[in-house]
Amino acid sequence: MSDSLQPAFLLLQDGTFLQGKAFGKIGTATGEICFNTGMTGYQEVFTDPSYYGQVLIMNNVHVGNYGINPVDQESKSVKIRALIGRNLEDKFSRYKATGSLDEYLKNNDIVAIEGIDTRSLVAHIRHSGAMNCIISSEITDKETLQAELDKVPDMDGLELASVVSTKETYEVGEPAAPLKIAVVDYGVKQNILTSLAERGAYLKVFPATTTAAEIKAFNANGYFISNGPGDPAAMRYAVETVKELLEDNKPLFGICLGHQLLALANDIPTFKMHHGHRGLNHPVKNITNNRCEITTQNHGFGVNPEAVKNNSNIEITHVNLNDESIEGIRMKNKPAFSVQYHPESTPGPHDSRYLFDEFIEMMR
Ligand SMILES: NC(=O)CC[C@H](N)C(=O)O
Repeated sequence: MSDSLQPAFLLLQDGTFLQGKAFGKIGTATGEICFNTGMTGYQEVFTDPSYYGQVLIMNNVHVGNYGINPVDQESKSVKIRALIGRNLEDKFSRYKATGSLDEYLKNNDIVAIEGIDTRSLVAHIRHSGAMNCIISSEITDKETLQAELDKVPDMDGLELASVVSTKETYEVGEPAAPLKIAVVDYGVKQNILTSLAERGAYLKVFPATTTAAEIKAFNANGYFISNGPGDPAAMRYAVETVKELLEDNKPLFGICLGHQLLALANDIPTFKMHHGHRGLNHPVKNITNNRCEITTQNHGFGVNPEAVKNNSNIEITHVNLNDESIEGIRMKNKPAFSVQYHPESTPGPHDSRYLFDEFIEMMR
């Protein structure tokens, strides 16, 4: 808990109005509310570009206890819009830590609220579904908060990938590495790049709106389609890019948003989920070998299961054991595959890292 006495308010689109205490930056923030069930890895979650535009509830009661360090980042800045917690801690203890959660949020301009009964709030979202919300430690009356909240666009239909994508092309790894991969960056996580580079690949990372022709000019051994924020159905430009890359018949691997884009490129529609999957304890069954993996997830959209089942060109490789949603697909006539979850997951679990090995093997 912080020593702050300043109140902060949280208003949801359905009228739910809660008071807590201010943490992080004093100010106002809006976005779609979502929750993450992970017990650890908060800094990786806050910096995951796929969270751009979202207000995050951490289910774990204590967040901040092990502080912040310059290493545990999925990108260079915090991407969540705001943070909701039960106990957000500014006192920390860890040999690697260089600073507190409170100063980290302040430095990154992130408004947070603590002292919220996150168990009942998460139960409410699970029941009522994802919706927009506003947090403020400066506006105190409900009418003004409501007026600000009414201006917030729905996540459904929002294109956000081009906002977080790199503006310039850059390279990762050793130019002399045996394999070259072209990465299309829709908000790529650092640990995906690391997972590919440490397996002996030289990566060129392209901005989201790069044309397929420019990407092909790198003459890569394979294509990687990244994770990212927003609604995949609002990304016609990216679906076209994936379609054109598939024409090369080179190995292609997609993660999360990349999975949704591979589905869309095969005329499989995506849909907005009731409240999404976010955490590091989601069970997935690999139906090609009958093994269960515990996976990290962060998505609010999914691919239409009926359309996947009716597509004669697509094979289902992974299913979610909680709700039977589609977690992995591969094309029958091309070396292209994708998963809805995050095999690179840090701090873990590491059950699904084999997918990077399979992609490397395919390219060899
Ligand atoms: N992690 C991701 O790539 C998320 C994909 C997409 N924005 C979703 O919410 O479903």
